[in-house]
Amino acid sequence: MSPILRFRTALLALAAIVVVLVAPHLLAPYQVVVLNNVGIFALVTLGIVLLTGIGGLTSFGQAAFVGISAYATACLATMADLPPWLAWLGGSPWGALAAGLALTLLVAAILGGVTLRLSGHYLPLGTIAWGISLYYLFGTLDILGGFAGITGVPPLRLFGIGFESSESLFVLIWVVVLVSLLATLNLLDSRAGRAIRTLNGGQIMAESMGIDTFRTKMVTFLLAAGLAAFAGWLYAYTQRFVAPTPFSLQAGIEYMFMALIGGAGFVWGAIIGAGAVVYLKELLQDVLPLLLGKGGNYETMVFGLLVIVLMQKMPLGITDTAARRLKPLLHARRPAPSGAAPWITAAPPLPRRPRPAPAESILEVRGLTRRFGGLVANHDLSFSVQAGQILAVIGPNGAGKSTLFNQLSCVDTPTAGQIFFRGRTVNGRSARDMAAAGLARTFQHVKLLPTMSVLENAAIGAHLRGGKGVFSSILRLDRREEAQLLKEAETQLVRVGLGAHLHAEAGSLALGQQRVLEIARALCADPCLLLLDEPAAGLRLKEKENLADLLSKLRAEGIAVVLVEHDMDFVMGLADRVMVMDFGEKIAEGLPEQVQANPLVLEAYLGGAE
Ligand SMILES: Nc1ncnc2c1ncn2[C@@H]1O[C@H](COP(=O)(O)OP(=O)(O)OP(=O)(O)O)[C@@H](O)[C@H]1O
Repeated sequence: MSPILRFRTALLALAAIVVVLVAPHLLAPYQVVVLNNVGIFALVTLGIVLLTGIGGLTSFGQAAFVGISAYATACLATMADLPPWLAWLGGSPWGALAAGLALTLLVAAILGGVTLRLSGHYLPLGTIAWGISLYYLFGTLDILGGFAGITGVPPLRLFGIGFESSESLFVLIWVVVLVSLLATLNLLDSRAGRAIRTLNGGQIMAESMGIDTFRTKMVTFLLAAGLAAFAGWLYAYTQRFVAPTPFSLQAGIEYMFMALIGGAGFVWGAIIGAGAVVYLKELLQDVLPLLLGKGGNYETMVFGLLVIVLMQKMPLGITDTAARRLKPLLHARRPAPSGAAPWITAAPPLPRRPRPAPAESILEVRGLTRRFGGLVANHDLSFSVQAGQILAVIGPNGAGKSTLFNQLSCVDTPTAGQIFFRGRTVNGRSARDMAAAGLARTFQHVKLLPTMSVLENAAIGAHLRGGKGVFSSILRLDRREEAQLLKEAETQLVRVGLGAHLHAEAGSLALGQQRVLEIARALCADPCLLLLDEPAAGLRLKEKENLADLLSKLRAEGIAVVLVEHDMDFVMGLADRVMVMDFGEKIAEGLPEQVQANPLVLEAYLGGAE
């Protein structure tokens, strides 16, 4: 981080501390109570932003996690006759926090282990199911006081300071919120954070970049549960009373509303969403009885309608709308930097894997067959590729080229046949193993994270060249490695001709450029085999020439390239050998000029010899 940026961050942190210390003394007591609730809700919502908005995993069960921690805190704080093995925790707020966190994380690990394997709508349905179960468990267990709950939680005391008043709780709650926000921002701006964000870009892409998607989902889920546990601990000491209702499915849905209204993809959206929902409800509760002349639950109905209108007008939330409105103003004042930041460019390069020996066999395929029911997508394919060689695979639509790529990268498993990568069979290996072994690929249908910068998208490719995890990222102990990963991304982006777009959103690039970005991302993995699916599609003539130059250079470096391409001029001028497929079978293979003259190829691929 540059000294100016460091100074600005320190100044911002100082300002935040002053606001947190001064605000409760300037605000009306009632407002302090409301803001305490906003802070606690914002903590839970921050977990949902991380889990749902950023990781793409929908959960309605966060309220139940708040409940587990709140009940653990209330039990330990109020029970006089704790069993001996728990007695040492009794009465200690730190003990209650540790117990609440541990219990919540344990339950989350068990529930996550089951539900995170579910995909599509089964995941939210799974979270609804355990949300309901835990709610009734809270209400049913006598030890938890049934639906009447647990009363008489004593005031919180930490470091000899009493947190009895709303004003003192305000300081504690908002310090926890701000620290959690900072930790989340740090996390997202790192290798581990990029891995979390790839969960939203499709499992196949993430696994092909070497990211362990199940582990990443689990870590995200536990982080969200941990934030809920902190909220539960604060809740128990703020309310001094715990009952099941605030931890019901309805509360879980409300937390989701907070995230959506604030902007589920934005960390600050957690505070904005929690604040918007709490104040909207307050307003409706005050105004509706005056307007209608009678009380009732009208505010719930009107609130529901307002949420629908808000979602219609601001589908990505208030923060997104505000950011888009403010962006042109901010850009006018401070144009985006053209290159990478100095702390990135100054980083030493990442170590590279040893290059394959010239003419080393990189890929050998023997009798590869893939059936989908009765359809044979690949039939008895055999071919090989050596280091420093470009093999083009061509064939009409539906010939089985993408299916072949999926077998080669272990995204899919062959029905029969064998694939050897650098002399070792790939049987039983995963896409992640192949990425670690040096296979990198692009996709026929571009798989990028459109709202993430071009630089960060490329850096995903270097995932396996780093090793820093969640805690290093949160504590900013990963900066040296992060600079190296981003420098690699910058180097490869400059190499493919995207050096002027480092800070642009990937989704704002033309489709052809997005394909080139995928190549830069693949190169960040330092591969010895590149699988490129239609790399020249959408490129202009000059861009195609540049791409051909780049691939020639990679060949000269000893990288093996297999590319699927429909542009015959591009293929014939570049490839060392061409393999032609039709209806899943190899119908020809040879030098470009041999293949071009093959009558079978003209018949099948070009529509018949004249
Ligand atoms: N998961 C699947 N289940 C069933 N059939 C599939 C599956 N994947 C591919 N196919 C079928 O296998 C055949 C080969 O498809 P594939 O996508 O590999 O062809 P392709 O040569 O890449 O075509 P294109 O150039 O249009 O992408 C097609 O008939 C396709 O419908």
